[in-house]
Amino acid sequence: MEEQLVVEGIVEDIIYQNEENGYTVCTIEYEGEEVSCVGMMLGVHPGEEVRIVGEWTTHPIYGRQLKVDTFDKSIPKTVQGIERYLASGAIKGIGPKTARKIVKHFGLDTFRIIESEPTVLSQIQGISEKKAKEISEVFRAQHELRTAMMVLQEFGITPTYAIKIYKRYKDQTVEVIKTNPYRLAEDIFGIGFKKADEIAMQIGIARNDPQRIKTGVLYLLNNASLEGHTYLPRDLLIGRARELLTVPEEAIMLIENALDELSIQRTIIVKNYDNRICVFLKYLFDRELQIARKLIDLAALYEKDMPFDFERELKQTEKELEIKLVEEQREAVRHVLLNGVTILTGGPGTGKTTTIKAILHMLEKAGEDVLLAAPTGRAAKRMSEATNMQAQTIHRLLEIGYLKEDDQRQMFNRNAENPLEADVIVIDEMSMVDVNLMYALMQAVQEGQRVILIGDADQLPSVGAGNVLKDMIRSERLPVVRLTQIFRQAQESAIVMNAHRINQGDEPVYNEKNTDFFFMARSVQQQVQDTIIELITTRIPKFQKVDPLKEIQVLVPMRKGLLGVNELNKVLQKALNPPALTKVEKEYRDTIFRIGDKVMQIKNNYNTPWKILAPTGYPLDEGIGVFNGDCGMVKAIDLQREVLTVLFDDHKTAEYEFNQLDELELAYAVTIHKSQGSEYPVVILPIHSGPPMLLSRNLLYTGVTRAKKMVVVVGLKDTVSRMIANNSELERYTNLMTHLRQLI
Ligand SMILES: Nc1ncnc2c1ncn2[C@@H]1O[C@H](COP(=O)(O)OP(=O)(O)OP(=O)(O)O)[C@@H](O)[C@H]1O
Repeated sequence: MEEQLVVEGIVEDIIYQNEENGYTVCTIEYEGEEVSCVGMMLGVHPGEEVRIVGEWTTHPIYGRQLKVDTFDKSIPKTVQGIERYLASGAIKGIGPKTARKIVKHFGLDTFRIIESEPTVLSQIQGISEKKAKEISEVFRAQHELRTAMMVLQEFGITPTYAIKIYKRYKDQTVEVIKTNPYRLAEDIFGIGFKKADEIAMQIGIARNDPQRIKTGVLYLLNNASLEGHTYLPRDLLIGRARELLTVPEEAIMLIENALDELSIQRTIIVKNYDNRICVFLKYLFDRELQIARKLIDLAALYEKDMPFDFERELKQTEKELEIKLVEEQREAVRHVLLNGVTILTGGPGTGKTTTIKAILHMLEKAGEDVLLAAPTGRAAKRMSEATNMQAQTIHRLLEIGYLKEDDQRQMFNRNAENPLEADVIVIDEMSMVDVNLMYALMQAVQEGQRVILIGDADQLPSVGAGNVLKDMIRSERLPVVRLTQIFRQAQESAIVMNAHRINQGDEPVYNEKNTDFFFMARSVQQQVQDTIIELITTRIPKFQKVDPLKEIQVLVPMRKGLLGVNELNKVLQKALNPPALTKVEKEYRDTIFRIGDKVMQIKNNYNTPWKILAPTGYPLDEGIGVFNGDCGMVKAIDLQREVLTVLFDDHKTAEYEFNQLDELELAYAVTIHKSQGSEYPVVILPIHSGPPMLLSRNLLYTGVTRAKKMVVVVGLKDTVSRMIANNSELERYTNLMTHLRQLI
């Protein structure tokens, strides 16, 4: 990389500008030469003086270019510059001819006249008073943009974020930044409390400013929700707030006051349950409460009788499906048919799918309309395959609507006013459903509809806030049917048997003849890495005839270290998709995205448009929304348009602007957390060392149960044993169970 340099010049020509993200290719006049500049330069116009900080790069076709890191600009100061600026089309309604007339008339005073005396401007022939006003408004808007970008850059905000911020607040930008920069942390994805706090400190907001303390507390509660909690115990929250806000012990009152104020404003709810003072964000408190209420109503107000002679219908169904249900499965079927809500739970191979198939068969015969859904696309696909019926994601079921930029609130077209139309709603993989999704689902169902919730409560809980499935089961207030028998076919699978062993606290059995569960002892981390690469590139594909990219998945307990997701992705990328002349690359932060890379979407983006294209390129289907956990492959990278295209596993194609690449990650290795709800033919699990708290039984259990054909554990047996022994899940502070118990 060459050294950073500063270039000052006058913009000559705009060759390309993407109005959405500000990506610009332009030429400037610099020391008598014409220089091409490329980068984020929202709102530059010919004639403006720019000061660019950047570096020289060489483009294979266009030659030497100045890559812009930051820039600032001032409006032109010479008569020629002013005329060039106006003539460039920067202001709608002024073309080269009018520009000449205006500048001839007002000279260096032109901009002042346009901005503050539009009536004078209308003296020019051909400019009506109305038009003069319009011109003035456009000019002022541009002035605002310019000022906003300058102010943002002054506070060390990179152009990419500056554009996001400007697009969010428009003409309010400077005011927001200067009065309450903490709003950035709430409103802009990628800006946290710490960055906002830095800006606040620069502006001179005091450390003990009540607004600062309140925002800090809300930020912590928000962050806690990202860790899965729906509340924090008051003492824990105060401790975290002191640390974040560097409030000394004796000033703890400041935090207590902030809690009181937020509570009076009803932004937070403070409750005392069993001598624990719990602090909730109000919306999360309400959502858990509403879920509890609806579940209880669905269960209590269901009045339909068994639609047919149960024994006769069941016999008939068994005949038609060629199965014989065991007693606990028959009980499960009977229970579902008699109740408004049923939670059906059990480990792998305990016959959940078989039972649900029998239920669906009987319900269909009774003429009931059924809707099937699961939290992820992959889980929905598996459900479709298993039942031969259409299943969709819960988001799609609830008809997710269009959201404004950066607005993270979920808005569903199916809701209390427009509920789902069906007699029965079946949701699979309930362990992954968080409070927000469950709330949305519960809004869209009504009393009288039958709800069947299926899941394995021993899987890791949802990534988002809440512990919905476990809380529902533990409350002992809702009808739960547990399947426990492991069937013969399933017993032949060492994956299934070992999963159950792990779940009960026993050691897995490794490497028996014809097994599908292997252990490879490697004591040094580097050896683990090398072994994984050898397994994935040669040994497993040869042995199992699987596609290394699509059918083998490395699942990792942690993000950091030699065996963390980040590092493993780098080495696996090198092994599976090395650089080549034909493969375009884009470096973003410390990741290189290359054509052919396996990637994963890591946040829900309800607005990203997608298309499903026929091989001819003709669009077969289109929609919006790509979701956390969706996997695919980089299909194209367009360096000129600054766009990367991903083809997802479910055949959707979506485009990412380069400044949106923080939503994507390489996915040769993914965390076990992110793999929930997915299944892969072959799973490789590096289990070596790490913080004991993270290495837990249900993490190992979830990892193992993702595999269909083969599991290979590489690393230390001791660590595997320690994980199995560590049954103390990280505590999740959630309240659905308490609500359920208090309501009945
Ligand atoms: N009543 C039964 N009699 C004989 N075999 C059964 C019965 N019920 C289920 N099985 C068999 O047991 C195996 C596991 O069943 P199923 O796929 O329904 O379980 P599951 O709980 O859905 O498993 P997973 O969670 O792993 O998908 C299957 O091969 C299935 O055919």
